[in-house]
Formats: sequence, structure tokens, C-alpha cells
Amino acid sequence: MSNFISEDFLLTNDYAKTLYHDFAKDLPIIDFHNHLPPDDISKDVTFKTLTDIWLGGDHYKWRLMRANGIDEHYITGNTDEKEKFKAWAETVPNTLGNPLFHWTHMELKRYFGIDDFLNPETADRIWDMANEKLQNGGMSTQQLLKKDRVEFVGTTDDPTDDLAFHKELQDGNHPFQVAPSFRPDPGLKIDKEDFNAWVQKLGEVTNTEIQKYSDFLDGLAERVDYFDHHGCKASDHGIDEMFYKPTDEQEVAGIFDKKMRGESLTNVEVEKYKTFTLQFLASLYNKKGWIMQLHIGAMRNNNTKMFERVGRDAGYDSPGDRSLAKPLSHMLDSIEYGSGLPKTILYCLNPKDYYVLATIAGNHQDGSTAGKVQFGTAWWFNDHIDGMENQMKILANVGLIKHFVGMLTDSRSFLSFSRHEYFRRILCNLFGTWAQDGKVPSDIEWLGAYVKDISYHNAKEYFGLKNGVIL
Ligand SMILES: O=C[C@H](O)[C@@H](O)[C@@H](O)[C@H](O)C(=O)O
Repeated sequence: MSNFISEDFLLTNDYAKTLYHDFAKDLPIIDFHNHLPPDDISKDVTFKTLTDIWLGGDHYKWRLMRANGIDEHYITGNTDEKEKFKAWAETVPNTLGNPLFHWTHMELKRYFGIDDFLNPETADRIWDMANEKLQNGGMSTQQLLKKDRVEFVGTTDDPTDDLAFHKELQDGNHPFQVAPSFRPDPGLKIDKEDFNAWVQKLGEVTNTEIQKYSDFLDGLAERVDYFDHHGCKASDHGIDEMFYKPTDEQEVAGIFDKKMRGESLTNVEVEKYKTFTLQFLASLYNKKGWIMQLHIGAMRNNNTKMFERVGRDAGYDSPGDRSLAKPLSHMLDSIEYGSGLPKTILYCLNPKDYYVLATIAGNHQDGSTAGKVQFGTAWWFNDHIDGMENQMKILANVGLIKHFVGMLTDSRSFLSFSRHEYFRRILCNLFGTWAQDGKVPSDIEWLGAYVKDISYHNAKEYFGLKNGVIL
């Protein structure tokens, strides 16, 4: 496979090559949003097999395996690890054009030095080589972070989490910083059955009996303080359908009481509750100087039979298509008008909303911070060459790509950091092609400064980091 994943992979002209090799390649990584388990980092876990590190939790791969006719037994079932790996190896040759085809081979090459095409014929050899490498040292979670020069990891954490592993990590002497991100979705989703149980849990961790909405808000505020003390710099919200229904605390207190009594709520009540609670949280984020991330528009768990069998985040999600322009614009406007909008990153799953997000971000730039409101990088089903190019072109068309905070993996795997390389190659190829086509001056230093900012410096500045240490 010597002509694949070569030095100049995805770099189609000389400008692109110079931009990547001279400006992007050697920069450290700031991965400000992912789903890595902090306990695996803190315990410096070494994964035993390629299946452990590659297939556990990776619903992207699971989805393609199912599409390839593989039985669930070999995907999320209890079968032998090697059998699972072989099922993936059988799938890989059929993934042409999918980013997983590139990611798989980049990961084999970068982490294991394996240059072979993964397929049923090479599977045994690759399994042995990779597992030997995993077991021979140098591949623990912390070593992988160091090897990839990861300076900052932003995990995704429930507000009721005690953050014990983050604390351990912060007390340790590491060249990287692992910070929690505050993800209060269960406290927003008042329409879900487990809402009341979550409220009770919040009460337990804050040592209060939450009886009314104001107790609940106090509990959230206490956890924001707690997260702040543990290095948190950002929140994250999974908003499946954007909402905005203006209301006030008194009305929402009544809605909360109703839910606590076990009564069912109307859609309007649910939206009012979510609106006020998000406004309240945004005011806390703003006071702390946190970044508010909104991931909007996933339609989740669309296969009930499989949801009952394998649970959430298992590969049964799609972009939804509910309009988000008005509610999102009104929501941000109301926050800005009220307590002031925190730094905000907007992501959407349906690419039909790219112009909406990119321009709504522009509506709330206020001159306080360059790129204060960001149109975030291509998320999930858009995380591929076309999706990333599309996102960056739209951002450049209607805003300033110069201040773009760039890539994050959103991943659950320690081998996904090579996706920063993938992103940087795509970025350099985009700018290099503009230079080649005479669309922009071929001033390599000037373009190189853009590449460095987008690959690393902008995120570092935006998150207030200095050499891996939170300022
Ligand atoms: O890239 C895909 C993601 O990891 C996806 O699983 C998450 O974005 C998750 O649904 C979430 O809500 O945070």
C-alpha cells in the first residue's frame, strides 16, 4: 500500500504540501471535545487487543459492520475479541469512500507502523502485530496522549459526576491537561422518564433535598462551581430539537412541580422549561467565562428493537430536519439581551443548517473576542472530506475562517487523534488549492499563519490554555 497514506496523502499540489509539512504537521493537539473515559486516562490503561482499543464503543464501525451483513453477536455481543476483529476486517474492504476506510489505515500506520490493507487475508497478521505492539509497552493511554502531543483533552461529563479521575489527573504531573466539560442534558430533558431520578441524584451530590425548581437551580449552580474548581472550561449540550418558548421562573417552577408529582407535561411546557433552564445555565457559564457548546439536531435511537437490546449511542442515529433557525436565533438573542452570551460554539448534524449556523454566529460577534461565537467543525455524519470542506468553505464565505477553532475528535477511542492529521491535511489542501487556482495570493507565510491558527493556536487562545496548563 505504499502509494496510500503516503507523506502527501490528500495533498494535491505543492502549496498544499508545503502548508501541511512546514506549518501544520508538527503542531500539538488540542482536543477540546471528546468522549474519552477519564478513568482510562487516570489509570493509564493499556488495552490488551485491537478490539479493546478499536471496536469497544465505536458506533461508527458497528454501523458499517451491520450494513455489511454482520450479525450483532460479532458487534456488541459477547463473542471472542478476535472474532469481532475479524468481522471488522471483513467489512473494511467494503468501506471504500467512507472516512472509516481512511481512519482505519491511518491508525494502523501511525500507531502500529502497519502499512497493510486490512482485509480477511491480512487480518491474522495485523491482529498479532498490533496486539504485540499494544502489550510491549509504549501504548498506554497516557503514552498515546504524549506521543500525539495532545496538550488538552476536554471530556464530556455528567454534572453529578464526582470528577475523581479528573482530580487525580490534575494532581499528577502530566504534560497534558484533562478537563471535564459540563453536560447537563439529563437536567434539561424534563420529558424523559429518568428526569426525576436525575433530580434526586443532583440532590444527593449537593446534599440538599430538591423540592422545588429554585432548589434545582441552586443545585445546578453548585455543580457549575464544582466543575469550575476542577478545571472545567466548557459546557456541552446535546439539543436534539432546538427550542425557544419565552417564559419566566414562576411559570417554570409550576412545570417543575408538575413533573415532580409525576404528571405528564405538554410539549409547550417542556419547551418553556428547557428555554428558561438553558438561559439560566448560560448565565452561569458567562459568569465563569466558560464556553457554551451546542450540538444541535441529532435524531436519536431510531431503532426501538435495537435500542432495547443495545442501548443509546450504538449506531442508530441520524440528522433530524426540524427547523432550528428561529428558535436558535431567539435563544441566543434572549441570552445576549439578558445575562450576556458566553463564548459559544454551534454545531449541527444536518448540513442544510450550515449557512444558518454560520450566519447566526455572525449575528453575535461583539468585538470582545475574535471569533467569540463559532460555527463548529463538521460533526459526526459530516466528519469526512466533503463535510469538512463544506463547513470550512461556508464559514469562509460568510465569516472569518481566520479565527476558526478547528478540529476536535468527539471520539471514544484513543486512536482517534490521527483525525487531527486528517483534518489538517484537508485544511491545507483547501487553502493550497485556492492558491494553486489563483483564488488567493500564493503567499505561503500568510497562508501558513492561517493554517497554524486553525490547527492549534485559535483553540488554545479560545480555551485560555498555555502549554497544556489552564491559565
Ligand atoms: O461523533 C459522534 C459522537 O461521538 C456522538 O456519539 C456524540 O456526539 C453523542 O451522540 C453525543 O451526544 O455527545
